[in-house]
Amino acid sequence: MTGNNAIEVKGLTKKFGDFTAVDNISFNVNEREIFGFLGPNGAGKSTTIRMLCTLARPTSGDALVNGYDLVKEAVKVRESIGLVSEKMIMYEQLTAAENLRFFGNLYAMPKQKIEARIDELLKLVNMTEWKNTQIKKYSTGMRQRINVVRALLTEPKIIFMDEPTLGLDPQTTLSIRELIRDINRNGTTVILTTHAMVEAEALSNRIAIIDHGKIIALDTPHELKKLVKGNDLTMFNARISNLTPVMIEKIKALDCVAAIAQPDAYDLKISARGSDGLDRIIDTIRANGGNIAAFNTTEPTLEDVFLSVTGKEMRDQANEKATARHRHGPRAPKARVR
Ligand SMILES: Nc1ncnc2c1ncn2[C@@H]1O[C@H](COP(=O)(O)OP(=O)(O)OP(=O)(O)O)[C@@H](O)[C@H]1O
Repeated sequence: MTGNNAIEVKGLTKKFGDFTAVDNISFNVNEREIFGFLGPNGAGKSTTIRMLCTLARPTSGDALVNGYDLVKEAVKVRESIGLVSEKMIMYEQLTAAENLRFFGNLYAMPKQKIEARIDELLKLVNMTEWKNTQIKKYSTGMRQRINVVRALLTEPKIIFMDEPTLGLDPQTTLSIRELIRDINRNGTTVILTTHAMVEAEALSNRIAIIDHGKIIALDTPHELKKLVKGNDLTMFNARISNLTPVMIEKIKALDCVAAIAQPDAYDLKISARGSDGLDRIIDTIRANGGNIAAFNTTEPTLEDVFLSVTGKEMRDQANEKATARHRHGPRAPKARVR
């Protein structure tokens, strides 16, 4: 390995007993890029990030982070990175400044540096006037912004973010995404895990799609989508005002149909092979009494890419997970052992 990249990973593997959570993955992250890890629940994203942050020891494989060996120079790795984990680490009774000061002291930063950095970071997230307000009085979005900038205190060259918008409302999600872009524009390399395809696509220069502990595709969003096109698949959106489960079954049964998803009550997303796919699908809908309100071809999404490379959908598993998190409150910490 050369050490010219922000991160270089070679054959990284993590086993828990007989179970392989991360399976011999290799990839590089360029300096100053936003690198997304996209995959369903349990794919191995968090375990990968935890290894790269030295929170979990690899079973085998090597990695250089900021040029430091993950295992032999773990302290140096730790000093050169920031981590925004799923767990919110903030003291409710303390103000933003007091929280940040506390962490600055933990990192043994010089006092003056801490104060300057607190002002800079609060400015970055437009929260200067909240500096001396207790965290317990903050909205969820404000807490998350402070949680994110906490990881930037030491001016790390790389910041890891594990599902940074999980459980946040849409408006807060957008503001955190904008913050991630700002952080990156300021020169920080960002490694991000998400199960939200829209998020991966909106933010990442490159995306590694991970499933069952393996990287199954890695490229820019644009190039990843070509994987679907290369498979002779055409994507259709169909809006059927009287859509029934029977119609869906009939369409699914067509041999030209590679995949079908129902994003809501009246809409279908269908990917089909061959030049007569469109005609056959329309004929089938009509033959089953369907009223077609709209029908158009679409560009493939990352969901389609996932479907194309794994043969299964990612969305259902991802939704299940988001719902479960909401039920148990946002950002519930996961029990983990090293
Ligand atoms: N400490 C652990 N002990 C045993 N198994 C674990 C441990 N940590 C993770 N796993 C298992 O490893 C697999 C990968 O988990 P990981 O958390 O990395 O996935 P993920 O892609 O981040 O998904 P999620 O967002 O749900 O955490 C899962 O099957 C998980 O149950």
